[in-house]
Amino acid sequence: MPQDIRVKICGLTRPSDVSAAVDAGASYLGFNFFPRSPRYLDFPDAAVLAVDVPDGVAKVALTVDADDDLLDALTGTVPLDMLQLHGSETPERVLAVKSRYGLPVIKVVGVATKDDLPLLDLHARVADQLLVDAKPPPGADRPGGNALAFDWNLIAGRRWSVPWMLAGGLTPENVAEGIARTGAKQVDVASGVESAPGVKDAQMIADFVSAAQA
Ligand SMILES: O=C(O)c1ccccc1N[C@@H]1O[C@H](COP(=O)(O)O)[C@@H](O)[C@H]1O
Repeated sequence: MPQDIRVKICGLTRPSDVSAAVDAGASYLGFNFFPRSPRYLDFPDAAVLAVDVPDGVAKVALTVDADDDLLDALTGTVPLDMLQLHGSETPERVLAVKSRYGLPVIKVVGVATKDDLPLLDLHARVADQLLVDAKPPPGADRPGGNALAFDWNLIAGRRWSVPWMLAGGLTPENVAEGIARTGAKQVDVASGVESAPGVKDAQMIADFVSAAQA
């Protein structure tokens, strides 16, 4: 029987990506506003993509240490349901963003060792959701989207008071194991459903969602 696992497909750049993710059964679609990402979208292009998203599928904007000017322009141009903060935003900044924009916030925490776990507990007090990703390797050009998994044993059996997503190096081949090992009820993927950096593959998206929910 299919499991009730919610999937976020992140870094969509074309209308065909939106259709593929929606048709596959994704619950969240991520639009990436980090300029150094191969998945970067400008605001007008994102606004065009967002209008094709049906009700019930959440449109999530991924930003990295964005200031109010950027978030003002983003939220004024693109219809959004959630903000994903993927930088070094503090709990105070998370609260300020929630209050200024009135949108639920997903706060990302990068994990490499057990020393990274207390930050998850801290953000669980303020964020609406957590996203547990691999910490980027030293010298990485971006804080996520690196197709890198972390040691899932670090969070096996851990629970937080808010919903959370597992991310980092997930693929159609390993997502079921990631869910089984961590107990995640939600998963997030960017690179693992692409044929080249920034180019989503409809079959891989369908395979990923099926494998997550199998
Ligand atoms: O995808 C990116 O390019 C990116 C850039 C900057 C911050 C976050 C980014 N992606 C997020 O990271 C997760 C994991 O990526 P991957 O599946 O390991 O490639 C992705 O789902 C996005 O939420």
